[in-house]
Amino acid sequence: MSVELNKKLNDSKFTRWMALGVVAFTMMAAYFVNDVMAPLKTMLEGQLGWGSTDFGFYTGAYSFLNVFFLMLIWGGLILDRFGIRFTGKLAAILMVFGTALQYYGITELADSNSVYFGYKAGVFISSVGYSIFGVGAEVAGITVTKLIAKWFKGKEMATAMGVQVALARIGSQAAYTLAIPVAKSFHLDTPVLIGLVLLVGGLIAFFAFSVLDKKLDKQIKDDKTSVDEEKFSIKDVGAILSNPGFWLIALLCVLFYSCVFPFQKFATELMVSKYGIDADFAGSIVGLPALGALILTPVFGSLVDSKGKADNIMIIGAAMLIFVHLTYSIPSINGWWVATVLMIILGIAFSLVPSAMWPSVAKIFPAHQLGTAYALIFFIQNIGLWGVPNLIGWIQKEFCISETINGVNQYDYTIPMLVFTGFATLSLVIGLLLKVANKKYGYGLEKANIEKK
Ligand SMILES: C[C@H](NC(=O)[C@@H](N)CCCCN)C(=O)O
Repeated sequence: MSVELNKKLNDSKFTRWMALGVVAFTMMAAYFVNDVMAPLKTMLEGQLGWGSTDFGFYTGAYSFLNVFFLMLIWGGLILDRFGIRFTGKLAAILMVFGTALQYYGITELADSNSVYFGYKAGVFISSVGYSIFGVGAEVAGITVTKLIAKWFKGKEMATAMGVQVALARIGSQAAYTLAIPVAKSFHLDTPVLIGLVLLVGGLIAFFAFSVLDKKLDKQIKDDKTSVDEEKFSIKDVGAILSNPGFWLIALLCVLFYSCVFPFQKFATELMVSKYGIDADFAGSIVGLPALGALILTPVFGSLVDSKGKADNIMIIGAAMLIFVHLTYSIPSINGWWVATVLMIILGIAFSLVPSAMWPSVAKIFPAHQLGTAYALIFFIQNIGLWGVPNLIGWIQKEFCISETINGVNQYDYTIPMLVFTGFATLSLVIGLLLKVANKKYGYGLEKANIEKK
């Protein structure tokens, strides 16, 4: 009887998964907007005169405010201080505002001749918008990760994180698949407009989730058996930073993701220029990892929940990435099917590492430090998401222009792919060190998540 009385919203399987579905929609819209401009790189160069450095600057802008104005750190502190609902709403509003500004940059300012800080007005304002969007998207990301840790504690936590990431990847896949055909059928800016509409839907979805979350908080408060969660204090930042597990996860995260997200942003062009894949179809190939992750991330997540072995899974994922990027770098291997198979392998790696890495953070840190821990890890990851596209854009401009057709540069991707291979190799080394640290400090990364009844 008392068990029934203490039943909370998240004890019902249906309700906790429904709550996850609602916030997952917000993240799906965020991932759509995040990736929707990437397949348009060549069209942006042809129609708006955006060169590779402009594109690299714009792509890196996603992380600019997060890195240089420490927005992610503030976001994490706000999350641990003011909670999931406030932070999530704030993040969703920032995403809508940033995307609206980005849209303005590629519509109203498309033909402007003004130059700000050495960049065309359209490039600069779109980048400012994308930067604001990036703050919202990253803060939404840590908020959702923390809310899953809260709603799924002692339950299917890694599966839930996997499902959320998988659903978000539908947004990425849709962006990569639809951007070029939609831009060709309508207008170059239409894909961004679609993203803006989706984000407004995502904002409404987060408000709906907040109603459920408020109810859950009340139940937790009323439940005499639930243990009061320790409040976050600024001293926790020191505790997080002095934990070797934090640095290893953060380094693995920045290195691994630096060879996935920034690579994908340039990959549509790689598919067309090196592998001769039709431009209308190239985005769908680049979206394959997202599609694969849709199925595989929850599968690997439930494996981590039931069997553990997160440490080994991260190592295998990193090793696969070395193979993929090294093969992409070899000039004589240029069959379209090789490019496709490699993208599928990248998709498997891209499912293995996140499904093991994100739940591992929840094992290393207590609940009240989680928001800040995720924020600090995302912060370090964002240094890569800012620096790597800028680096690749610069390398392309300086060393990789192979020819110019109708004023549009063609790029050779050998050096950029070797750079990505280097990052992947370092991520493997860090994965191995994490395994050693796991043994030494007893994080329990090899253990299953689901509590045995
Ligand atoms: C959960 C994880 N998210 C991130 O790493 C974000 N910091 C960056 C998201 C960028 C999306 N293109 C993930 O997506 O695996």
